[in-house]
Amino acid sequence: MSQTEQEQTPKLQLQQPMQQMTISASTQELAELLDIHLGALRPKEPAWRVADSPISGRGIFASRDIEAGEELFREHTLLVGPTAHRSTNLRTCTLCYRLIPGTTDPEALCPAGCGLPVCLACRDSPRHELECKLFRKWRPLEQNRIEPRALRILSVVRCFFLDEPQRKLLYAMQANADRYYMKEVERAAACFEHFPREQDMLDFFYRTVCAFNTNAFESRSNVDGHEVLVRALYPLAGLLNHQCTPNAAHHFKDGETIVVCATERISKGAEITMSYAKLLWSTLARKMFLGMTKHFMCQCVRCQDPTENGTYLSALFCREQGCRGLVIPVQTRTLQPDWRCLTCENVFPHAKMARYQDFALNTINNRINSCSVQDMIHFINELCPRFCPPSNYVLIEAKLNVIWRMTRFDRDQYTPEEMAHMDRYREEVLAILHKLGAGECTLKKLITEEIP
Ligand SMILES: C[S@@+](CC[C@H](N)C(=O)[O-])C[C@H]1O[C@@H](n2cnc3c(N)ncnc32)[C@H](O)[C@@H]1O
Repeated sequence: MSQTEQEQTPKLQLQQPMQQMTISASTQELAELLDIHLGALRPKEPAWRVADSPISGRGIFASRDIEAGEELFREHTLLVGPTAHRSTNLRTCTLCYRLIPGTTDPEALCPAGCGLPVCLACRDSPRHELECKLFRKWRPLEQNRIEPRALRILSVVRCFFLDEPQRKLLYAMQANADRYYMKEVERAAACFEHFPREQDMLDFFYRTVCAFNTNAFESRSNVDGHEVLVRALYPLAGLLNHQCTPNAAHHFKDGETIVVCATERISKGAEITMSYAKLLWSTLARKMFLGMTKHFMCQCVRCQDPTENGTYLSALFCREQGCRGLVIPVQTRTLQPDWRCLTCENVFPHAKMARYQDFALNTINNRINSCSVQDMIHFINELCPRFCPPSNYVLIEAKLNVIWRMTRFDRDQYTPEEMAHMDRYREEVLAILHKLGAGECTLKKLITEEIP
């Protein structure tokens, strides 16, 4: 956001800037609301039940033994809307997510003046009529350009159109409070002449933004060849607590359905968990992400093993003269651990190692964003080994990037040697997933192309 935008964003007052918002339903009531929400998708005899969790708050538990790969549930969204990231194409219909024909924003915007992009087929739908009426009442300031800040609040505004049990369900979801989340409401407010400013309305918006930030999934899907990114609340899937090596994983069937499957055998009574972070991130990267976005410090078994099951995803090279040993963090419960070389046993302060890690991350990410697949393979094989151990998570991410690009686009253009490199990267990633005990996880399915 530019400085002028910041200056223009009005400060809205918060009534309750607390740590965690009050949850208005007991665990039993939550379970009943979830049954209503699942409707026809609720299995006759679910393999799971909702109960209080020793990890945190409420969770989902196996009500019988579950086999690896078994589908646990599928669920439609409670609330969904465009992420409106600037990197996405905003000329996407807010209802069907199809790309709207034309090349300019005015061609995509609803002619009634609500400021929402909507396709010809959805313009007269009852759903758009409701949203259109509300947005027009608030008077969008921008008439000729799609305003991402107004578009992003749409998923939150849709909470107005929930029925009573759905609203109760929304209020039964955990919502971590964070003053920063109010910014989203403030930014949206700056886009309208008459954005509501009554306290109860602002609190309602704020709570919903908090519920989104605590529970929402970002789902990328393909609608008629057009890549769409939405953020969506799935109240049942949102109840899954986090473990860094979880026993369940999710994928999306379309922009509005999530499917959750067991990645390993789960015994009756065990808690079903998923990972909120990327499986192949190092412990420190996961800890930072979970702390910043979900407000907790994970204490799972993987987080307590500095070698991460012998995968050495965090490892960097020792910079001591004559030593090229692997250096890994010593302590596991802090974001600023000491690091020790496994060969010369020298100990290094975190600040120094963090600089090395940042250097590797920036160097490799710059290449990912600017290089052809061929150059990337050369970079990974010839240059990276000079400054980054092959097990480091950033290098593993680079190998995954090559796998995605080579399997998704124009396979025919690659030589047998390039294909052999890709196969080797794939084997490396599969070996790491195996060491981590990740089972039949989504990443494994994706790189072995079980999910097209
Ligand atoms: C999507 S919710 C999970 C469901 C939540 N337990 C509930 O009762 O609604 C995410 C929140 O659950 C808590 N949580 C999930 N996994 C956790 C873990 N491994 N350790 C500590 N807290 C966790 C954190 O407060 C996090 O912000």
